[in-house]
Amino acid sequence: MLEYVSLIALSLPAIWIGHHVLSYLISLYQFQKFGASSPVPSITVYTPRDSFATWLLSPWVAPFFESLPPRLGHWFSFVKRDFSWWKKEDFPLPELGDLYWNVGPGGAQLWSSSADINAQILQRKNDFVKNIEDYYALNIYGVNVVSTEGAVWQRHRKITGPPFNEKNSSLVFEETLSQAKSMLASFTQNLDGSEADPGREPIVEDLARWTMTLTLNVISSASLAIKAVWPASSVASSTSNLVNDEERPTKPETEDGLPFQKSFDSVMTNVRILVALWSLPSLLLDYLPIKYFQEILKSSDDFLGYMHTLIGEHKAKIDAESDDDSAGSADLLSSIVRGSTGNKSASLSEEEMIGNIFIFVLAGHETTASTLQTALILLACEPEMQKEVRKEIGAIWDGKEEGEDLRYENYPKMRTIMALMLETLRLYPPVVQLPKFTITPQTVTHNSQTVDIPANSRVSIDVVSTHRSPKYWNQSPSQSRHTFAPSRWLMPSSYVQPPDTSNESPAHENLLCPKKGAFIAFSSGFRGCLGKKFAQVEFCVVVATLLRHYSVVLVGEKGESWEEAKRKALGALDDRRTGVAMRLNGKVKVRFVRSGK
Ligand code: HEM
Repeated sequence: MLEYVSLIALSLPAIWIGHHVLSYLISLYQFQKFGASSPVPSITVYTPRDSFATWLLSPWVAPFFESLPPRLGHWFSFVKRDFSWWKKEDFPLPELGDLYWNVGPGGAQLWSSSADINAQILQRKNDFVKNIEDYYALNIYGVNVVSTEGAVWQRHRKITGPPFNEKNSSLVFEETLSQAKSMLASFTQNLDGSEADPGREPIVEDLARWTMTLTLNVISSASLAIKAVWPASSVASSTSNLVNDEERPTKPETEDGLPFQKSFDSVMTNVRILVALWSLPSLLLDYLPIKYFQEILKSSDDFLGYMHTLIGEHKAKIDAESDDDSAGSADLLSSIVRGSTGNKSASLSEEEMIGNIFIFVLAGHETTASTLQTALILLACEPEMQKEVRKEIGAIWDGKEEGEDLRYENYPKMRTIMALMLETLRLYPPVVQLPKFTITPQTVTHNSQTVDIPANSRVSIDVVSTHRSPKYWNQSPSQSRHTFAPSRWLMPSSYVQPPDTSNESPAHENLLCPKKGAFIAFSSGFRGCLGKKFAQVEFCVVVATLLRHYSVVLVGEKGESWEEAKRKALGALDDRRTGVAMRLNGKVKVRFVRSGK
């Protein structure tokens, strides 16, 4: 009897392993065969599709595989995290072309860097959907416009889309102006608050931290009508001179909680930890022994409490609005609350409102901050380009009366700054992949051939390779696809938008309109970025404010030549990894130096 029991005990693991090995091999064979039968090329990979372990460990494991002979280890370059970024110079376009299958155990994944295919995928919203399971973690505070599909998404988009209007853009302009002025002051003042002598301005060691602070503060006021105070009067010491907690805005207040701004900052800074904690069973969370995690959870509870209070206040204000006030305040939450009064089945619940505000902040602040940081470093590396930007800013100010400040009406004049933003986004997109999914079998047409896509396939748009494709971006030898050339976007006044192209900033005249699907930093079509103009206005105001009287310059190590400092800065720009958005791993030190010094 005992012998039988031990035999069964020994054979169970063997059966389990055998079953998995067999399923792996069958699936690998099936999808390899599928890849070979498709009219587009394929690459075989050997890790299971959607493997979290591969995603997590690949940055460390990849060097081992990539050191093996090409036929043995090359495939790993196609599964490592942010792979298209790492091989952006010449891969995978020359090897596989602009449409190919990545096949392996667990499924097939179609990768596109063809503008035509991208445009087809982005227009056919019912055929190429979001795989909702991938977005579950974003529902911490409530389902939202990013994490939903179909009719639910339509309801969310109908209410969350209209608040991003001209009135909100004007509010973004004003709020950014105020934040950017404080930011500049902190970049150019001594510790005692006096203006630094020209050429002796403090070193900005951590530009990312400050651009993140700015975008978080702007989104706090433009989406919630809560004004945040700039936290440092001088970056000469980023810690000693922070505004203390009593001076920080605390409205709305709740008993014994963190001030709003602190809980808001904590939630956004620790969002990845929160997402991980949120997936644990709630019983475990209640008894989590580590104080650090408990504090993060506490600030999350406080944030939620404030949001409910805020929505209550907004509702009361809107109820009290007369018909004449119907335009009301321009912050996003006011518009969402206003859009949710009336027909219950077409409106958002309080939980969904909070879910959407959270997602606006999440989707909007790191993407914009990383773009600003990258553009400022690029300008520091390219003084001639900086001169062009400053010329434009000077021309805007030349047309102003004494005492007049920048106004939203000046935004269309910021054409060179917009070209700078679009070119930065082309070469350094914060979102490197647009993932879609097929629920039923689909087809796309590529080079006059029909490509069958089975149900349950992942279909991914490779933003990096599309933005560097020689088909769309080799305009001239000085504007080759890998060259940072904002001038490629500045077209003559005779320019007419060609058919089948997209206008990336209708507020600015005569900007290049790329072929549809060739520039997708903000995605496009039905699920295109809701905050595109929000981010564009914000970017322009920050650059116009920082560079009016100052130039941004690189700060090298002692004895280092400028060329060496530039080479290092460009190297640092290349070294990035996906957080919420793609961001730099390291730091580049800069300084804002008074003009002419
Ligand atoms: C430079 C800054 C930004 C970039 C590059 C960017 C990029 C993108 C991209 C690529 C998508 C599509 C993602 C996908 O389909 O997987 C997207 C969607 C979205 N973005 Fe942005 N974004 C930026 C700023 C913002 C801002 C400031 C906000 C809000 C204040 C925002 C809110 C959203 C929302 C709500 C969606 C989802 C739309 C939907 O699914 O219907 N974004 N963004």
